[in-house]
Amino acid sequence: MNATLKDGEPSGLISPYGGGSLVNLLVSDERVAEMKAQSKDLPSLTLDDRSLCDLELLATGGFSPLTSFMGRADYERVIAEMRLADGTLWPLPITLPVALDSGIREGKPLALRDVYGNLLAFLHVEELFPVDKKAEALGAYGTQDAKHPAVAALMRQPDYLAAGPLEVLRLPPHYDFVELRHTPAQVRALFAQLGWSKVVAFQTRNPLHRAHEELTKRAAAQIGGGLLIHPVVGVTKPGDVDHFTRVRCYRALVDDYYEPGSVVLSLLPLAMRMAGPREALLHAIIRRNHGCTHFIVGRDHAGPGKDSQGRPFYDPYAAQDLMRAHEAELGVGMVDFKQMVYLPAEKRYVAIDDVPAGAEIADISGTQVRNDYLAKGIPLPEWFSRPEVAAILSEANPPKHRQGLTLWFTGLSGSGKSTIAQALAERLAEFGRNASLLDGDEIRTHLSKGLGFSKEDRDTNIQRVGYVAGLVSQHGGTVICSVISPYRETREYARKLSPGRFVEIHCATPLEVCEQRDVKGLYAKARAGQIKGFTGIDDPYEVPENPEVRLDTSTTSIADCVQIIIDKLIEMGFIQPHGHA
Ligand SMILES: Nc1ncnc2c1ncn2[C@@H]1O[C@H](COP(=O)(O)OS(=O)(=O)O)[C@@H](OP(=O)(O)O)[C@H]1O
Ligand SMILES: Nc1ncnc2c1ncn2[C@@H]1O[C@H](COP(=O)(O)OP(=O)(O)O)[C@@H](O)[C@H]1O
Repeated sequence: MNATLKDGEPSGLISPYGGGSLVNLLVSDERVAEMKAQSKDLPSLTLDDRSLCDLELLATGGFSPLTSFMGRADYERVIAEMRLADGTLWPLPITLPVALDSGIREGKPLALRDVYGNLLAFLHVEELFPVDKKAEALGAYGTQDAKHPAVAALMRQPDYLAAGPLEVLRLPPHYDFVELRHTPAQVRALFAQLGWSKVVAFQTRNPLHRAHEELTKRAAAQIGGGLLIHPVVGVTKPGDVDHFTRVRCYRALVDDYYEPGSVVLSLLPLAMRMAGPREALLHAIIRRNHGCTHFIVGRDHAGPGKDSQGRPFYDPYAAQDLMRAHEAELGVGMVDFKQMVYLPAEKRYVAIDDVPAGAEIADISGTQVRNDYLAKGIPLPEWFSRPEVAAILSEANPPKHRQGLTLWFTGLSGSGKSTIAQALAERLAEFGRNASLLDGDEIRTHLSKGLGFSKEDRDTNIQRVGYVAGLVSQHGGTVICSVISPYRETREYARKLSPGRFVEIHCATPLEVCEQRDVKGLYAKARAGQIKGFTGIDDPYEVPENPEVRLDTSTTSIADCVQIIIDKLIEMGFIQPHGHA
């Protein structure tokens, strides 16, 4: 069923891993038509980001010789011994997690789709077996600590794995950087055009700085061949720089700082597991399938960071040790590098082991790049980053006063939320922050039309407002929400939708004052029993425990309330004081 590339590899290039030809699971046009017709009666599975990436690499032969998600025999042996059932060295499970309640049955094709409903593939389910979460965590990742991203994902995933022959109708569609996306066969064709037979690949999930440039150029010189810069654009470590920004950096660097014809830049749709040493072997296999003879392994390759005790999961050079032990069997030569550091006195980079005795060294960690430079709007120094790369990174990481912001007013009816919100919007505009207002009363006439005041309806209302605020603030907008939002848990939900840019303002005006004001006459009706479930009268209001700002409008004027908020926003960095714009 699985078509493979029978017409031979472009001459001179290394053969794919595993002894066969490059796997290609894409079916013919006639078969596509048949499958589309048949799919209507089949159970469907919507693939998550990881499975989508895995499907793409299976389909194009990036994971050759694998021709599908692993069955039980491969899965168990890979975890325990790093080998497929037939003995081929293979470091990590490539599996398809499924929930049993989704209509999936052995002996029946399962339609695999993306979140948009696009039909991508059929898995002819032959095996349905339970995932062994403990064995996989300990065997494949060496830990059960949920701080490891692969362990966290494993704990969340459904309890069964599906396997069987795979037929792919189409690759998951991509519309970004299409000119830089290539299948393994296309990368091989590029190498053949360039006349390369020796190629060293560089794997990365980070922006490239001068140290990486040095290291990649030296690696290519060392092997006397070409260079493939092969960044991962699938799933990387949570918190990484988004791939759009990274690819803009790679492009600028490759265009301006590498000799023409010395490098190929191609994007890899891999879902990283952050599995350190074992992952390094997987990376090498994938690069061999793309036609590379060598692979660069530096310090802390595919490192997942620190565990819950604050200790690194893997030794920083464990990946190099494991690669060295298996280089021959993988058929991929390792080009190992120690950490590169800068010698300011000599204006050059060296491996940390080669630093002359007593020499001063300079280095900036990824965390320092984020916290000490980008977050503060300080440009990265030229010895560390090429100016084009530094400019792209600083543009993508604007200082806090130019980032999005959600201002969330909560409090009883009549506590002053809307009044202060409007006054605040005017003051914010003075600082160059133009805000949109989402007011409870108004929202309930459109976005939340038809909702009442039961707990369920109030939660739905707040979830919607929080969702919209999250969308607006995500890309630089400022939004002021004024809603009673009486439930703590739901306010916390809204906070999570505007991560790091949510400011909660509690209008803590006493109930007696709100009731006395009774702007809309609703308190009188509530006391008279004409309105049931009125907040503060016969419905709960859970007082915020730690709001960023708490105001009492019975003792503080509107202008002073606004000034208190402005001062807080200046303190938090969300606005710049006058004179520093
Ligand atoms: N039962 C009951 N409880 C509270 N409030 C009521 C109720 N019935 C109607 N109203 C009016 O609706 C406004 C509150 O809507 P919100 O969307 O802010 O409420 S919630 O956050 O969903 O709880 C609120 O407006 P504000 O006075 O601006 O807060 C009231 O005018
Ligand atoms: N700081 C304040 N000082 C005096 N009155 C205020 C203050 N803030 C609000 N008010 C008054 O309280 C009433 C209710 O305010 P409003 O903004 O409608 O509350 P909410 O939106 O919380 O229901 C309005 O008449 C408003 O003028």
